[in-house]
This record gives sequence, C-alpha cells and structure tokens, in this order.
Amino acid sequence: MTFQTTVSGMLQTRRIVLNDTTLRDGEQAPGVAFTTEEKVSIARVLEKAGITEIEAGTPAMGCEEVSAIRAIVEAGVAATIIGWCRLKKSDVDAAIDSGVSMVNVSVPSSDLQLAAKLGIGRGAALEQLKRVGGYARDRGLDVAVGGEDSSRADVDFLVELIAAAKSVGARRFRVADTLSVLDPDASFALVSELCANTDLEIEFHGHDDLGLATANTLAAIKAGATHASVTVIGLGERAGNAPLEEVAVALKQLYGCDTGVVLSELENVAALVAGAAARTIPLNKAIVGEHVFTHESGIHVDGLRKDRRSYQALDPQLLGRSNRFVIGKHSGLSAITALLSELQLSVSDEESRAILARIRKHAVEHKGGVPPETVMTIWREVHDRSLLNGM
Ligand SMILES: CC(=O)SCCNC(=O)CCNC(=O)[C@H](O)C(C)(C)COP(=O)(O)OP(=O)(O)OC[C@H]1O[C@@H](n2cnc3c(N)ncnc32)[C@H](O)[C@@H]1OP(=O)(O)O
Ligand SMILES: O=C(O)CCC(=O)C(=O)O
Repeated sequence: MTFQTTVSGMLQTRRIVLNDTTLRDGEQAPGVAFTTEEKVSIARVLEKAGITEIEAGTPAMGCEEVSAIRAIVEAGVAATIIGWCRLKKSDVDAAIDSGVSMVNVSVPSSDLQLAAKLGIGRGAALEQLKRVGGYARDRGLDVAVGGEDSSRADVDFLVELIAAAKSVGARRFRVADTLSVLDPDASFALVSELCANTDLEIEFHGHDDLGLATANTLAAIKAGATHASVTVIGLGERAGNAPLEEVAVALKQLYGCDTGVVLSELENVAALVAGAAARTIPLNKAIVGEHVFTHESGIHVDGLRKDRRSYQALDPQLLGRSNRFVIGKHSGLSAITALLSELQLSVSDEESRAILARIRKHAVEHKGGVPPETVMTIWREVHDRSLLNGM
C-alpha cells in the first residue's frame, strides 16, 4: 500500500471554476501597477489559457481604473469580467460605469474588522449588505459577496451573511482567508460547515503568508467550494494568493479534476504577468520555474535515463515542457559519459573520472552549470594528457 494521491473520486466529476484575480488582488502587490494595455493583454492570455472568470480591478479607484476595466470588457474577452466593490452603492455605480457584468461586494465579516474599519456591528453589516447587494442585483449585475476576513469571523455570522446574500439574489459567497490564519484542516472544516448551510456557490480565497495558499485552496475545494480565487505566479497582497498554475495543475495531477485551464499555456501566462509586474519568476517556482524539469544530480539523471518514472511524477509534456539535463558539481559518470557520447567524443573509464573531477572543480569555482563547450574543453585537456602519458 502507498499513500500516493490516487486520481479518483468526486473531484473528477465536479467542475471547479478558477476566478483569476491577478488584475485585482495581484495588482495590489506592493509596487505592481499595470497599464491599460497590460491589463488587456493579461486578460487575453488568461482567456487563451481557458480562464472563464476574471476579477479585473477595483472600479472605485477612479476613472483610470474604470476605463482600464472597460477596455477589457470592450476587447470582447470571453470570460466573465468582475469588478471588486466595497459595501457602497457608489462602488457599484463605478462598476456599472466600467461595463462589468458581475460584482464582488466585499463585507468585512470578522467582528474585529467590522468595528475597526467600519465602526459598525453585525446587524448593520447585514443591513448594508442587503441594501448594496440588492442595489447591484436591481441594476442587472450578477453578485458575489466577499466575506473579507472570513477565517477570523464567527461561523454563525458567516451563515447569516450567506443567508442575507442569498435573500437579495447573490449567487456566490467568497470565503476569504485574508490574513492566512487557516491550515488545510481548518479550511476544510470551515468550508464544509458553510456548504452544509447553503446552496450558494462557495469560492475560497487563500493567501500565502505561511506558504499554505495552494494546500488550503485544495482542501476548501475538497470540502465543497465550487470556485477558487487564484493569481498568476501567486501575485497579490503581501506573500500573495494561491497561484493559478499550482492550483490548476494540482487539481489535474492529484485528482484528475479538469478546470478547463489549458495547462500548456501557463508558462506563457506567467512570463507575461511577471514582465508586466516587473517581477522575476524564481527558477524553482512550482510549475512555471525555469528549472523545475531540469536535472543535475547523478543519481537522478541516471535513474531518469533508465526509466523516467524513477524520478518523474509530473509529466513536463502536460505543460508543454520537457526535461533538461545539465552538467554540474553533482553530476555522475553516466551523465558525463552520455554527454560525451552525444558529442561523439570517445572516453576511457579513467578519463571519465578525471573529467568529472575537473567538472566539479569548475562548477565550484564558476557557480552554475557547466556548459557542453566547457565539458569539451575539459575532455580535450584530459584526453591530450592521457595521450601524452601513453606515449
Ligand atoms: C483584503 C483586500 O484585499 S481588500 C481590497 C483592498 N483593495 C484596495 O485597497 C484597492 C485600492 N484602494 C484604493 O484605491 C482606495 O483605498 C479606495 C479608492 C478603495 C478608497 O480610497 P479612499 O476613499 O481614499 O479611502 P482610504 O483608502 O483612505 O480608506 C479606505 C476606506 O474604505 C472603507 N472600507 C474598507 N473596506 C470597506 C468595505 N468592505 N465596505 C465599505 N467600506 C470599506 C474604510 O472604512 C475607509 O473608509 P473611510 O475613509 O470612510 O474611513
Ligand atoms: O472580500 C473579498 O472579496 C476578499 C478580499 C480579499 O482580497 C481578501 O480578503 O484577501
């Protein structure tokens, strides 16, 4: 028996929708500011990648943001374009000006935030939600209600908020772990409890302060969440949000759950967003990092050459990528021999060992991998020396 996650069960038959909020929460990352053209380009690559819901910005920020969101709507991007609103009719009016068809009306839901930010209690929050949510519905908008700070809120109050949201025709409640206070067990328990009390769509919105955003999102989906907030490369407030690429690939790889995301597009999407955000993608970033299918260690390279399955669970082809082998300090003889054979250079066992020793020295002195040209130079030096010695 193994504990490997098996691709089976209910998730295979459930349709999970990823609501990409790169253009709203992603852009809230410190220093990130997209131009209108960048927003439209990002929306277009998200569409190409199969994303069907895009939270495109905060219309209340003013006419520049309204016109950037409107540009996305007018570009005819085939996804539902959502505007993020506070609990204010004026925010909904700005969203209407931007042309979106759906709004996310955000209600601080913990007692702490209600008192500290808005100076109101639960009753007033429920009343305002009905007033603003109803206003948005009356104007023909689809409405999701965002429970900001849900993870620090009283669950009974969340149930009341969800009931109030439903009473005015909202279709969805977003459970936000605004400050990353949940672990996967708690995410599962919270979302299970809310799903047991409503038939509204439930969206989970995780943050990554503890590096748990993806794990929490998967747990919430297992518990019954129908939607998940994601951002490209996890861009977002502080440590960011659950990365689109991680959630989409983990759902497919672990549970066979198809989100409709075109996995082979994820690398392009990540590159475009990273460029527009002036961020670099770490080489080891899950799914889209340049090095996540690159191998140096001798034991791994040897194993992969004998049978890919020995060191490969995630097939790079699923992502339109391929394995790459590099030579470096941790290379073994089989990797060196294979490379020299590809370069049509003959080598004795003794020479291979001498070449490997020099490669290790070179890697330490120069850092990074050792390129094939350098391996050839080393081979020539070692080969010439053994010819001389043999003479
Ligand atoms: C967890 C999250 O990600 S929440 C989303 C955060 N996103 C943003 O902040 C987007 C960028 N923000 C902005 O451009 C500006 O903050 C604006 C346009 C939204 C508001 O600007 P300002 O009017 O200058 O307000 P300011 O930013 O100083 O303060 C926020 C105001 O929103 C209020 N507010 C915060 N959340 C809510 C809410 N859900 N519903 C109603 N009001 C809210 C605060 O109480 C405060 O109001 P006050 O000025 O009457 O005290
Ligand atoms: O209320 C919401 O829509 C969620 C807002 C948000 O980004 C968060 O709480 O982290």
